[in-house]
Amino acid sequence: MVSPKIAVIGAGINGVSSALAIQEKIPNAEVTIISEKFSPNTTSDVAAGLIEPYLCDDDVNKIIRWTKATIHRIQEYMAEGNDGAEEMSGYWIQSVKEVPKWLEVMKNVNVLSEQEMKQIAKRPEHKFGVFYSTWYLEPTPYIKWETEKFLKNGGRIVQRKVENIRELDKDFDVIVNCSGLGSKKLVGDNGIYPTRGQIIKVSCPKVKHFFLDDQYYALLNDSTITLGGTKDQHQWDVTVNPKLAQKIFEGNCVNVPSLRSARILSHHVDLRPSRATVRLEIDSKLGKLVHNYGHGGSGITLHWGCALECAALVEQLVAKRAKL
Ligand SMILES: Cc1cc2nc3c(=O)[nH]c(=O)nc-3n(C[C@H](O)[C@H](O)[C@H](O)COP(=O)(O)OP(=O)(O)OC[C@H]3O[C@@H](n4cnc5c(N)ncnc54)[C@H](O)[C@@H]3O)c2cc1C
Ligand SMILES: CC(C)CC(=O)C(=O)O
Repeated sequence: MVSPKIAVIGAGINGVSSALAIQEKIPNAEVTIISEKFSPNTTSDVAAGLIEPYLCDDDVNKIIRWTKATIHRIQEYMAEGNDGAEEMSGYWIQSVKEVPKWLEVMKNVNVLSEQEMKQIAKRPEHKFGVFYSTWYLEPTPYIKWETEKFLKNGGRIVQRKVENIRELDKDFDVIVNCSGLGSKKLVGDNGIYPTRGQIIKVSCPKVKHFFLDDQYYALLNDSTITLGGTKDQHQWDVTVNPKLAQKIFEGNCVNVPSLRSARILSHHVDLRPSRATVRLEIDSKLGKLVHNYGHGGSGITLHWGCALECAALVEQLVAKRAKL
């Protein structure tokens, strides 16, 4: 049977993961990743890698399904002894009492008692909190690991910006769009917009727990801590704002006083590809096109669940074409 030719646009975590999942689902497929930028220069590389739904208002049952698949994937990745992924525990402190349904995917979940809140709260608005364990997945080493597997499977990589999806029609049987915020222009999706996020990477080995409240976060990675966070919708400016950096640092020091002794390593800004829902579907108008973009602040968290479902949609299209 003739091998189906699949193009995947985008080389962030969703593009590379979808390409790999397609190879694993359709072993005789010839998969090519076509992207303007590659890791470590994608939005995915800026992510702190916390596994937790954030700035993503999709159906919570879908979010839970996708997150569970990602957690299982991370455990496989960790079992190989790879760096950049580990369980981490910490505090989720909020100003309103609300226990999100997605907490069911976390481990060691403990809603803090009034007594415990008195010890943990650092601000008057810290009214409610949960202690739990989750995972982190540092995107850059993970994308490298996935890319190596993709190439070993015979995958191809092309560096270029796709101006019009139709350019790919003649050379590919199925096209997968994982262009993130690029979808605004590439497929004319006015439902996708940037949510600007600024972070600081610091070194502070004595901090052993994450701490997240309504405004700030301190998230662990192998050897750094990522301090956030801003979430400015429809802001396209990716230059580091020093005043904001100071606010992020000071705000996190109030929550985690030990951070006062942190060594600042670097500052970063990037734009979350935000949308009312993740667009994971076969494009009804363009037939041979599958979309997998718009993951907001949760692209690392949702990636493998979305990649598996994207591959299943591609398999549907390949099967349909084989019958023609
Ligand atoms: C500061 C910050 C912190 C974050 N922290 C977390 C976190 O802790 N946990 C979490 O789950 N998520 C986090 N996120 C969100 C996460 O980073 C994104 O949801 C995720 O990276 C989206 O991945 P993607 O592959 O869809 O898009 P991207 O990483 O943006 O990749 C898009 C790719 O498409 C390519 N492309 C675009 N247009 C074209 C075109 N026309 N032609 C060719 N190629 C094109 C780009 O070059 C790029 O390779 C964070 C985001 C930010 C900004
Ligand atoms: C998980 C969050 C605390 C971080 C994040 O996802 C973001 O800043 O987009």
